[in-house]
Formats: sequence, C-alpha cells, structure tokens
Amino acid sequence: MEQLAFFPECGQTKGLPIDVLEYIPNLFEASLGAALMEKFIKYTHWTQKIVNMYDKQVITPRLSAWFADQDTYDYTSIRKSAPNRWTPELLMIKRIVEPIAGVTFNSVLLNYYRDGKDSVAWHSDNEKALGTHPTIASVTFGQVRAFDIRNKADHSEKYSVRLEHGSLLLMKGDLQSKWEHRIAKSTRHMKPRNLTFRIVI
Ligand SMILES: O=C(O)CCC(=O)C(=O)O
Ligand SMILES: [Fe+2]
Repeated sequence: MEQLAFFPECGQTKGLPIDVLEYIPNLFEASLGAALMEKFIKYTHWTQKIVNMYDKQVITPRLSAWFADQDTYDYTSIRKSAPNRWTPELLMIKRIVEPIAGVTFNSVLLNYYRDGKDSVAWHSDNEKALGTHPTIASVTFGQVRAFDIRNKADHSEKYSVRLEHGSLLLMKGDLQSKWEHRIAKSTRHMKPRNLTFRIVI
C-alpha cells in the first residue's frame, strides 16, 4: 500500500460527510494528468512561504504558487503578493472543474509536495476573503496522499480520503467552519504530488 497510515482505517473511510466533501476519482485521464504535472513542476515559479507561528518563523513544508484574475479584488490582502497570470493549462482545468463545482472560480493556489516530508498541517481555509461557505476544488496529480479531516468540536471524529492521480475533491458547505483538514507527512518514500488546484471564489 502506497498510502501513509495515520488512521487505522486509512483509505476512503466510511461515513465521509458528503455534505462537506465530494470526491470524484479519474476526472483527468492518467497520461494527460502526468503531462500536465510535468509541465507545472517545470514551468511554475514556485515559492516557499515563511509564516509566523507563535514566536517562531517557520518555512512551510511545500512549494506553492498563486494564480488569479488580475482585475478583480485585492488579492494581495490574502496572499501578500501579486498573483501569477493564468496559463492555458490552468484555464483548461478550471473549465472542466467549474460545471461540476457549480461555481465560477477566479483564482487557484498550486501546492507542490516534493516528497513525503512535504505536508500541510491541520487548518481551515476560513480567511474572510473566501466568504463564509467557500467552495474549494482540489485537483490532484501525482502521488496519492491522504486528505484527513477532523471535527473542530470533537477531534475524535475524523475521516480520510485518498486523493488519487487525476481526482477532484470538492470542499464545500461547513467544511471550513466546522472541520479542519491536513495532508500529513509520511515517513515512507513518496513521489512528488503536485497541484492542488485549490480554486477559490
Ligand atoms: O493539498 C491539498 O490537497 C490541500 C491543500 C490545502 O489544504 C491548502 O492549501 O489549504
Ligand atoms: Fe486547506
């Protein structure tokens, strides 16, 4: 099994709250996904952010890049720097994802997990600029990784979704207000996983 095992029932756990998470495997054909991934890894201007955590400055354990419409909204207030311009590949993916998500997106955050040590810690994407019940669409290419969620009110209520190559995960409804999510580190050897097209409205 190539998946890390944080939860004993690691994999697609039963009882996943479908009002807040929707998982669609194989939305992108495997070879198309691989070609897109290769291109993104090579041509994206990746940055590694430094964030303040308590009294320490911490380098985020993944690379990212922010793309957005240039003429709407002050994105700098959420991302602190000007967004990159959409590429034809990103626009193609956006057009495929939008009718499924039922929203029109205006930005995407690419995350690049270089190996099993790259991760994102427990958090909610509840910045004001995303609205109260944001729909976030996450497209995965590359290494399968576990996407874990836990209930903010009761951390023992938790679920895990295997994010597979070419899949789409929709986060919606109360996911950001009532739940936290993460991509855990793994001690196993892992290939790159790139591109959480985390598109926000
Ligand atoms: O990589 C993922 O699938 C999740 C990333 C994430 O949660 C975030 O960037 O806020
Ligand atoms: Fe997130």
